[in-house]
Amino acid sequence: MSLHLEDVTVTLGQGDSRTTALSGLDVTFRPGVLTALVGPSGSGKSTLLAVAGALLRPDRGRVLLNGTDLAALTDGERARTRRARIGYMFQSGNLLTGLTAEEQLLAAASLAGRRPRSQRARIRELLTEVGLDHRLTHRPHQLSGGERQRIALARALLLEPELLLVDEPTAAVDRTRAEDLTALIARTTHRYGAVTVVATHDPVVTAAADETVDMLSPAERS
Ligand SMILES: Nc1ncnc2c1ncn2[C@@H]1O[C@H](COP(=O)(O)OP(=O)(O)OP(=O)(O)O)[C@@H](O)[C@H]1O
Repeated sequence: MSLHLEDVTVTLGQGDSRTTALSGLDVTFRPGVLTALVGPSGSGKSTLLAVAGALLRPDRGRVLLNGTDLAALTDGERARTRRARIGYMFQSGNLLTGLTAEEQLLAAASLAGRRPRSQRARIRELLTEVGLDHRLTHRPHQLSGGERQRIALARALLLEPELLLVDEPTAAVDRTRAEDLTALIARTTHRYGAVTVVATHDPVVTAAADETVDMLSPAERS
């Protein structure tokens, strides 16, 4: 498994707000490697994660996930690829309203075609690893931003994705928790050989990363 972006250009917005978020980007991410994606605000880190995660189609270029060009797939194929192969932990958490922390993971297991009952022990273990064993029955609106994000991480790790995309995992937590979460992401990456890309401004994350990719600021690009 590898992720290779080839000459990727993405423009966002319309009219006056039209912005080139990525311009002719070439980069490769390898399996079993935790890569920290760093660079100034606005340098396109979140955009790269969206393109790599088949959530956004580039204007130009190829996004090769183990040789398959995500940019060339139909919408249905992209959705299937996202469900089966890609794990996300984004700042919003993207949790389902109304479901408890434990149910969020059970639903993900079920969507991925696993028998939820067989996953229960693993789900408890993961929620404990992200420090949420005391929040199993809480629903998203009863959780802090950092807690919601950690549920999203546990949910992503449950499915052992080939590609793990993480946006600012430590932005809403204290330093000790940041170190624990980063260690968990690193352990998972190494254990399952995932391609892991973490957009971050946090030195705790860059210190634990195996590699760093530096994104250029808009001024440096032009
Ligand atoms: N919907 C949009 N319309 C127009 N421009 C956008 C849109 N979303 C993002 N941008 C612009 O695209 C560029 C890249 O944004 P992106 O969010 O990928 O940067 P980032 O490196 O993740 O920033 P940060 O570190 O602040 O999260 C920025 O200049 C941003 O202002």
